Amino acid sequence: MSSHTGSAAPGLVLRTGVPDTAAYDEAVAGAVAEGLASRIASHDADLWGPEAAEEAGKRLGWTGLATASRPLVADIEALHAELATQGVHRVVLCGMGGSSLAPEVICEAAGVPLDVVDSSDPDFVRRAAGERLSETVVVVSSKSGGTVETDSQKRAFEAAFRDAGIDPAGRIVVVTDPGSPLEESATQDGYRVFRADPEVGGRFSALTAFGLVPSGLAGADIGGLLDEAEAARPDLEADSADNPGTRLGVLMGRAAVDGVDKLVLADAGSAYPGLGDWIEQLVAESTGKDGTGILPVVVEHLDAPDFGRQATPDSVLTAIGPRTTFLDGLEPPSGYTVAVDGPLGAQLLLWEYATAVAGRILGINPFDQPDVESAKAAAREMLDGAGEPPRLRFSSGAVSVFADGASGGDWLPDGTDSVPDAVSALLDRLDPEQGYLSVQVYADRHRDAGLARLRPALAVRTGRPTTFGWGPRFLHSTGQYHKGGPATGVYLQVTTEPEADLEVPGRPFTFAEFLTAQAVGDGRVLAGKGRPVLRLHVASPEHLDALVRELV
Ligand SMILES: O=P(O)(O)OC[C@H]1O[C@H](O)[C@H](O)[C@@H](O)[C@@H]1O
Repeated sequence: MSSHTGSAAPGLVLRTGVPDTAAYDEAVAGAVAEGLASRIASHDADLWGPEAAEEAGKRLGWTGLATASRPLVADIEALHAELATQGVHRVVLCGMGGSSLAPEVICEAAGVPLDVVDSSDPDFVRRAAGERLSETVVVVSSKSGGTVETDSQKRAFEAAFRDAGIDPAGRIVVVTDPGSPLEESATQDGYRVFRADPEVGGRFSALTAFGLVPSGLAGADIGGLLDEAEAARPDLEADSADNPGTRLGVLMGRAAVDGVDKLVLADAGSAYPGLGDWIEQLVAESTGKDGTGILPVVVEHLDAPDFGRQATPDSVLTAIGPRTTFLDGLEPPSGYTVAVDGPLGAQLLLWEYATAVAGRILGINPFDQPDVESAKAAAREMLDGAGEPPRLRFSSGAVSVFADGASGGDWLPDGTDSVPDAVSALLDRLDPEQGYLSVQVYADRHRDAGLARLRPALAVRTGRPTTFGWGPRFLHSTGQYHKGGPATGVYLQVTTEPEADLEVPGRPFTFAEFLTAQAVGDGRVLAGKGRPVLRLHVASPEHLDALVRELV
């Protein structure tokens, strides 16, 4: 194993460790010789093959956003000042995936509060829509304008504002693409609308209105963020063996081709640990398709078991933050390590370039998400009452156990009657070389934050890469990889009943019905791909903690 440190980009540091330096250097040299970085920067849509060319042709606008988005800054700052004079200080963001993950991390880095509502959980939504409304502005962000979660959240806030005697027109700000159904309805409703750049896909949209509007309204220095990205541009666009975007992308792509396809991400003392969640979406949705891809595994910290002593041979250990010296003396089984540090604006662009480069090496179209729609369709089917009812296998105390997948759930032996035994049967299905466990909790991610303990505990127990996601948030991130990537996952879903359900105003379903339909629908699609899916449905949130204690 050898390591390389370097980057001329201001403040951007990339250190890489690889098992075969000669092969890696040769691959980097190949990428430089074909002018990969400069061709991405000049929007060469042919880089990902003929089938991807049409989509790529309208999805490369992200390379120039540090300049192109500049005129937005003054508008956003003016609105921020206007709202401040009205005593409006709390910013809520309704949006999923690419429409909320960037502002979440930008605001975290800036140390300004942003309430991200990216849930269909009725308790979560009701609490967010019931707090400090007199000082709240709600940004509703959806590129397509058709995402049901976002539309439902918007409806809940509109109703809450009206109930509080506040005109929603003064308090709802919409970010969407020109021509979307949301643009049309929002304009009719008299909402303030920011039109985003349609030549940029959702997960590459951090430096468009999607990232900048909520962050700027929350008080983040968005001009400074663009400066950071601008300063990194020359190095990221250069056809040079020192280009950190090329180096990172080649490492990710080559490692994955060699079977080292889990990108284990740990924060190394950065001011924005949430960057891992943003990278997760970028990498998982961009690469997880056509039976291939890179699975990001966001772990708690550098001391997480699967980052050190239990690192698996298919993992690239990746540290983000100033403690880049973690590489010294670390010899993971795969030989692959990455340490990245630098200003947030520069890192956003770095990871976008790296993902585009890795996508080229993997031979996929990094700009589509063909399998996300399947889970949405299955959820719609459940809501319409058209889907088959879930198959209850047994109940034990407060937990009802459903098993699906591989031959209709036959992987769970008949006669299984305890929750730990059912979980053991699921984990027995893990492939010891390439398999991963995905833990998916459909609950209130603030109230039920303790469930996140399941991830490290099950990682230790299985010795395999283990991801954790809150439903429906993860459906817009790793959800694409689960269904489009290698068929090596096993899936543990946890669902619960809410403290109280909540109507989705003007819709024929409630938030709880929608949330359950999302879990069951996604499980159904995964099962249809022959993957084992175990759902533990807990009778009330009060029993969630007992379930965790039973399993860790
Ligand atoms: O911004 P929207 O159109 O509402 O989309 C929100 C999210 O929806 C889907 O899950 C896509 O796969 C994501 O890439 C996208 O970010």
